Amino acid sequence: MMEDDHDTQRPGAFSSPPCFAAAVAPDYFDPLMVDPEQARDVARWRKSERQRLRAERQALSIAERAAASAALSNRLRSFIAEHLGGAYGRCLSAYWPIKGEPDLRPLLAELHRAGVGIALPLVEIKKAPLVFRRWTPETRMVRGDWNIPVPPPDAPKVKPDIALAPLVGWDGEGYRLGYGGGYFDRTLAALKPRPFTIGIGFQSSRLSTIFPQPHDIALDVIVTETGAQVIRLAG
Ligand SMILES: Nc1nc2c(c(=O)[nH]1)N(C=O)[C@@H](CNc1ccc(C(=O)N[C@@H](CCC(=O)O)C(=O)O)cc1)CN2
Ligand SMILES: Nc1ncnc2c1ncn2[C@@H]1O[C@H](COP(=O)(O)OP(=O)(O)OP(=O)(O)O)[C@@H](O)[C@H]1O
Repeated sequence: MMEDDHDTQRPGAFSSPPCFAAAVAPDYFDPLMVDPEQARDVARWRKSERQRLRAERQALSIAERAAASAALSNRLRSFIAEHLGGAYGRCLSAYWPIKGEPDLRPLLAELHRAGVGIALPLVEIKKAPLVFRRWTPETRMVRGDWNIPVPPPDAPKVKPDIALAPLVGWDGEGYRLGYGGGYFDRTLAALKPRPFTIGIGFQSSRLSTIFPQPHDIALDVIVTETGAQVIRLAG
């Protein structure tokens, strides 16, 4: 009756179901596989670049940051007017500035008055895609994950047609370095249809490459205080 137990004692027998690793063709190549050692090197490099770029950004004076934010807002206003028809009647997701990010809030209020729907991102579930909730200049903000001010839970959930992505770093291919949570990539991978994505950052945070990994999604355009670049417009 307990014969199977005895069988597992035999050399070469399995005490649990065998895996099928040996059944995979030895010449099978998975294009999404990365060399784990290389992935670790890239993660380590990104961590130190994030620190360097964030320290550089914090070192800007209040006046320098305000001037760059105002110039960036002008560039973004022009880009939206020229390439996105002003975005009237559409939903644009933005961000509430933290840690020295460019402050676009006056422009967001202006776009809202002009008839653009404005939304802000929230981390409602860790390691999941971001959620977006409607914002107006009257919205009373509450503290969200990471202490980021967010719209309250009764603000309607929306799906952005256009998404602003704050950049810690960026490269000439339109790839983005954020704070390292992977939230934006997860969000863009989940949103169908994918919104038109605009990276927002300072010109000085440009890197020659961020060593894009399979999960990294390139943005459609990068707007800095010196203008729009890496533009990828559909059609
Ligand atoms: N102003 C602003 N709001 C934003 C974003 C942003 O970049 N800027 N985000 C854009 O996506 C989302 C928040 N992103 C977050 C990214 C990382 C972590 C975080 O916990 N980071 C850990 C390190 C994680 C790691 O290294 O694995 C930490 O710094 O302790 C939290 C929120 C939504 N709101
Ligand atoms: N689509 C995805 N699905 C699951 N995990 C993901 C996805 N995208 C990214 N990640 C995870 O998030 C981790 C951090 O990614 P990455 O270094 O690109 O962060 P980031 O873009 O700088 O962060 P953030 O978008 O939050 O500002 C990756 O190592 C990966 O494991």
